[in-house]
Amino acid sequence: MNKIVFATAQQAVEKIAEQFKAYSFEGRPVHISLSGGSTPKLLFKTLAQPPFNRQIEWRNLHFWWGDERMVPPADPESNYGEVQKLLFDHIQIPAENIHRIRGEQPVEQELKRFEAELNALVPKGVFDWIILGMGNDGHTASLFPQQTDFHNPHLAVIASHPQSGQLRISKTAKLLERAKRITYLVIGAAKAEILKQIQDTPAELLPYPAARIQAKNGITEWYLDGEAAQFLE
Ligand SMILES: O=C1O[C@H](COP(=O)(O)O)[C@@H](O)[C@H](O)[C@H]1O
Repeated sequence: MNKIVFATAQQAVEKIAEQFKAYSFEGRPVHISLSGGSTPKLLFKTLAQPPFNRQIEWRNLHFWWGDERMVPPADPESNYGEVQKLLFDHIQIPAENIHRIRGEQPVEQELKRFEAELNALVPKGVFDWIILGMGNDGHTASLFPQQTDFHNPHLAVIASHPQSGQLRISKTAKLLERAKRITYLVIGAAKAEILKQIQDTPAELLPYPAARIQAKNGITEWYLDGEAAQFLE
């Protein structure tokens, strides 16, 4: 496991924020995929404040999501809605740089539209950077244990949350794995046990999409805080 352990979650997200800044000065459109759920909220708050809000060249960064819940942006469950509230409402970023999955639309129709947008704008489907989270059950994006087809050749897929049945759209494992760089940001003691399993067991023997999805031609790294990493060597 290629991991970096930070003393605090704040230090982990500041490292990511520094890298947003570096990418934003590459003088080209940089395609970044964000994760949803609770973990990245601290990152979005940090990016929205000085010094990052003013130092980053936002016009060069294009934002996408690994997955979205099929709810309107104002719904507290919306992955895009959280970033809008915590980050986009506080910075100057062109609207055309925000490539959200439209959770308020009919799911089949939105899947096709999202795939078409990916095809049109992301060269060869290769993202510069994909930031992922990991759920307590080892899911990542909306790719859940026991229901993920790791060989699905499409760019995106309709998923259903195993407990609630909530519909979602997720990037597929194949699309995620094309990225130049994947960073799993995992924070907190609730994820510590599963991280230990991921460290100790070959990925193909585990049911967890977060263990198995890795950049095929790029870097995969794990940014952890001390609590998440407490059982790791
Ligand atoms: O449902 C989701 O869960 C994962 C992990 O979320 P967290 O709340 O444990 O941080 C997240 O990465 C994914 O984007 C989200 O839709």
